Amino acid sequence: MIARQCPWRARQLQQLWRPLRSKRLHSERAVREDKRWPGWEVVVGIEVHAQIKSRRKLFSDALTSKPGEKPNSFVTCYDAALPGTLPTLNPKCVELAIRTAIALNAQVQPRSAFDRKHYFYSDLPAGYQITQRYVPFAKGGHLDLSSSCDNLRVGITQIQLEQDTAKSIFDTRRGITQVDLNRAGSGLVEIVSEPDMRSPEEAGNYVRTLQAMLRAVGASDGNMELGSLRCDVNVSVNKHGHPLGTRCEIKNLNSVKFMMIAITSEVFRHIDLLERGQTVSQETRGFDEVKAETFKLRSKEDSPDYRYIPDPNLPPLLLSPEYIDCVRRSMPELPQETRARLMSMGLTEQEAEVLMAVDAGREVRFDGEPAKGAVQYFDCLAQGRSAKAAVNWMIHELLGQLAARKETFSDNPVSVEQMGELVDMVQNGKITGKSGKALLRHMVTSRSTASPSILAKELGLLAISDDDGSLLKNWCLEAIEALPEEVQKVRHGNIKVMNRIIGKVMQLSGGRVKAGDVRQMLEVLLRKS
Ligand SMILES: Nc1ncnc2c1ncn2[C@@H]1O[C@H](COP(=O)(O)OP(=O)(O)OP(=O)(O)O)[C@@H](O)[C@H]1O
Ligand SMILES: [Mg+2]
Ligand SMILES: [Mg+2]
Repeated sequence: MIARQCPWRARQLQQLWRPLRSKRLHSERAVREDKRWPGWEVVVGIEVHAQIKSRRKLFSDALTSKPGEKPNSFVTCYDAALPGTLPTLNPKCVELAIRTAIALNAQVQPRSAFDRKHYFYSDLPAGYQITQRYVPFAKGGHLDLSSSCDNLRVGITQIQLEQDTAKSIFDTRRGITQVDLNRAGSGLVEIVSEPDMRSPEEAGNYVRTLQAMLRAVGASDGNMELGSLRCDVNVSVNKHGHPLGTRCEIKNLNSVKFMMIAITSEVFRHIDLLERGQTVSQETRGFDEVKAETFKLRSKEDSPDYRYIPDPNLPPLLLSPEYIDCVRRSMPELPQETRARLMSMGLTEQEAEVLMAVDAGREVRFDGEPAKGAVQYFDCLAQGRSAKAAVNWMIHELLGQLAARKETFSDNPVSVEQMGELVDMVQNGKITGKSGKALLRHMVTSRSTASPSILAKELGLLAISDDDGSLLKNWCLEAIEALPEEVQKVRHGNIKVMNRIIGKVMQLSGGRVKAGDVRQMLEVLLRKS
C-alpha cells in the first residue's frame, strides 16, 4: 500500500493523474452556450462532507449529538484528546459509509488506511484530524442526475471516512472563543466529485440528488441547515474549447441556494479578472451571505502544510468481499429505482417526484430504517387498486387537505386502510367523488379512526339508492323550475349554462348524485318539454 509506506509518493501520483482525467471528461461534454456568460464555460467540482447517522462517534464510544444539546456533554477522554487514549473504529460508521459507496456505484477497496492531517486550531483538540485522503475506502463511481439536467452523470473521484471537528463559538462582545466538543470525532464521509458540473443549477441538482440518496440509504440526515451536510465548491472558468481554468475553492457552504449564488458570483469574479487581462490565482475562499460575494481566506502559497502521516494507532481497514456483499444485499431501494418503479406502475414523473419529495424532507430514524413514508403509503394503497386513482387521491386530496391545514405528511391521521376503503367506495359508486372529498376532509379534521363507510352513513354522504331514477328526476324537475332563464338559454343552444342547472341539482341532492347522471337526465327532460 503506497500511501501507508510513502504518502508523499501517493500524493505525487494523484497530482499527475487528476488533471489528465479532468481534461478527458471536459472534452466529452457537448458545449452549450450559457447566456449569462457567453463564450465562457463554467466548471464545478464539489467536496461534500456528510455527517454519518450512527449513534456513536467514529473512533470513540461517545454518543453523537444534535446541535442545541448541552455543550461538552457528549465527550469521552479520547474526543478531548487526553494523552493515553486510543481510537477504536466504529463498525456502524463503516457500514453506512459502504452503503453510500455502493449507492454511488463506487468500488469499495479491500484495503484502505487512515492518515493524520495536522493543523492547529481551537476546534481540533488533538492537533490533527484522522482522514483517508490518500488511501480512501472507495474510489470511482458516479451519480446520475434527473432528467431536468439532461440525464447528466457526475463522476465520483473518491469517498473517504474522516473525523468531524469540534465547534468554535465566537463571543465578539467578550472577545473570547468557546469550544464545544460535542461534535468532535463524529464520523463524516467526504464524497469528492469530478469537475463534471457546468452551471450553478447542475451543482444544485447534484447536491439535492446526493442528499436524497444519503437519506434513502440511511447514511446521513443530509440536513444542510443543521450542518449535517456541508459543501466545499471548486469553481473555474475557461473559454470554450480551452483547457480547464484555475480553480478556487469556496469553503463550508450550508445551503443549496447560497451555494448556487456563491458559484454565480465566483464565476463573474473569474471572468471579470480574465477579461481585464489578469489571472485567477488558486485560492480558498469564504462566502459572505449578506453581500452575496466570496472573499479570500488564503492563497495556495499560504495554504498550510498538513504534514500527513499514517496514523500509528490505526491498522489498515480491511474489508472482505463477503462483508461488502452482505451490505450490498441489505441495501434499500435507491431514489432512481423508486422513481423508475413508480413510473412503471403508470405514474407520471411529476407524480413520482411529488411522493418522493414528501419523503426527502423526512427524518430517518437512528437505526437507518426510514419511518413509513409517502412512497410506502402509496405502495400499500395501490395494492389491488388502480395506481392512478390511488395517486390522485393521495396527491390532490390527502396531501392537499394536509397542506391546507399547514400540516405535513407525518401528521397524516388517515390510515392506509381507511384511505383504501374511501377510494373503493368512490370507485364502486357508493359515494360520489364530491362526497368522498368531503368525507376525507372530515377524517383529516376529526382524526377519526372509524371506517369511512360508517362515517359516510353518519354524515349522510352515502350515494342515494335510486334504482328507478325517480329521486334524480324530481331534483332535476325542481331545478328546471327554479332556473327558467337558464333553461331558456340552454334551449337556445347555450350549452355552457347547463352547468349551472347541474350545480343546482347537486345542491338539492347534497352532492350525492353523479354529475354525469344529472346531465343525462336533464338532457332527456329538456328535450321532452
Ligand atoms: N479546474 C477545476 N475546476 C473546478 N473544479 C475542479 C477543477 N479541478 C479539480 N476540481 C475539483 O476540486 C476538488 C478537489 O478536491 P480534493 O478533495 O481532491 O482536493 P483539495 O480540495 O485540494 O483538498 P482538501 O480535501 O484538503 O480540500 C474536486 O471536487 C475536483 O473535481
Ligand atoms: Mg477534499
Ligand atoms: Mg478541497
